[in-house]
Formats: sequence, structure tokens, C-alpha cells
Amino acid sequence: MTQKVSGSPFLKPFFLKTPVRVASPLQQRRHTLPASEFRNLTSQDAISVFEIEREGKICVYFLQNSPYSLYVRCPELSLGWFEEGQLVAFIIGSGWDKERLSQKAMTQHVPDTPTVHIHVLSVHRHCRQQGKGSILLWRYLQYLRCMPGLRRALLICEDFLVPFYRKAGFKEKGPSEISVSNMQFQEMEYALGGQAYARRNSGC
Ligand SMILES: CC(=O)SCCNC(=O)CCNC(=O)[C@H](O)C(C)(C)COP(=O)(O)OP(=O)(O)OC[C@H]1O[C@@H](n2cnc3c(N)ncnc32)[C@H](O)[C@@H]1OP(=O)(O)O
Repeated sequence: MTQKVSGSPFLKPFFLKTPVRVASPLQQRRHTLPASEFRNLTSQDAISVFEIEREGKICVYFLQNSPYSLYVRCPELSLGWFEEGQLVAFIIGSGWDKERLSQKAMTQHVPDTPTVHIHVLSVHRHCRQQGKGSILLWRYLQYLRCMPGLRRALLICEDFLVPFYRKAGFKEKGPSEISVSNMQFQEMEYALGGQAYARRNSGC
């Protein structure tokens, strides 16, 4: 049975607390941008997204399929992490309607489906290995749980990232049918349902 994602709410931007520090009144007045902000991406973020993807040398597969063009169609399935106005990490997802991901899933957004395809999670190269990728992924999954009708998230990744996603709660579904040149991918799944406790305490 499929359930519709009706009236999916866009993410209201939320901010982390600004770190406590001693600053002169003049310095305080200059800092008008929030220290940390999580929000859906907009078309105005396209250049920042592109820069992170380019600098990150994300595999040719993701570059070829330009996932950043997808979030224009479904911005509510994207999430950016901004520090003082600068994009430091992002996730781009879209809707999908089959049990497993296929080549078509890389360029399509199927609306009103219970499955989110996570195309890309990327952290600015200067900000890696600081826990940001894990934190953003966790926040994104919490956010998806709050969207009515969503049941699971799927992604593909190279073998070396399987432990990273496993640690975030994803389960392996086996080798993906998607391949590019000599690159092979593992498909992984995260169940969004059955998380009543998390939902009660996540501010949905
Ligand atoms: C669905 C997809 O998007 S798959 C493609 C994923 N994205 C990319 O490859 C883009 C380039 N890479 C990145 O942007 C980042 O390195 C990410 C998103 C993979 C990880 O984000 P980070 O903020 O660096 O990771 P974070 O600090 O939260 O977690 C680090 C953990 O991930 C593991 N990890 C991160 N990158 C790698 C890597 N390239 N190879 C192996 N392990 C890795 C680390 O070993 C570490 O594990 P530990 O906690 O057991 O020590």
C-alpha cells in the first residue's frame, strides 16, 4: 500500500544556539547571521552546492547526473547546513516509487511516494571528519520522519562508505543494479516508520 505525501511541509529554518563567547558590543552588532542554520535548499544555493560538489570531487556518477538540479523540483527533500550564511554541508533527495533504485531514479523525482531517494550527502572538504556529515544525516532522517506518508529512505554508495551509513542506521540491500564505468555501488535502506518515540521527542 502506498501513502501519499500530502501537503509536505517545507522545513522552517531552525538555528543552533550561538556559542557562548565574550565579545564587545561592536562585535556583537556585526554578527547578524546565525552561527548555524538548517533549512531546505533553494535555487539561490545552486552555486554553493555546485562548489562543494566540485571541490569534494564527488564521484563522476553524481556529477554526471547533476542531483542539484533535482532539488529545484523537490526542495522539501533537501537540507542544507549553513554556518554564518555559508553552506557547509547538504543532502539532496527525491521521491521514488520502486522497491529498488534503478538508473532512472538518478534523474527522476516521483512525487507522492513513501520512498525518498537520497542522491547525495556532501560536506565541504574543509569541514570533514568533524561529525558534520553524521549530524546532518541524523537531522535529515528526523525531518523525514515528520513528513506524513514517508516510510523509508534509499541510497547507493561505494563500499568504503557502507560502515558510515550502517552506523547511521541504514541496512544493506545488496549490490545496486546501477553502475557507471567500473564503479559498483551498494544499495542501503533506512526505515522511517516505527519510530514513535523519536517522533514524540523530535518536535514534529
Ligand atoms: C548517498 C551518497 O551521497 S554517497 C556519497 C557520499 N559523499 C561523498 O562521497 C562526498 C565527499 N565526502 C563527504 O562529503 C564526507 O566525507 C562524507 C559525507 C562522506 C562524510 O562526512 P564527514 O562529516 O566527513 O563524516 P563524519 O565526520 O560525520 O563521520 C566520520 C566517519 O565516517 C567515516 N568516513 C567519512 N568519510 C569516509 C571515507 N571517505 N572513507 C571511509 N570512511 C569515511 C569515517 O571513518 C568516520 O568514522 P568513525 O566515526 O567511525 O571514525
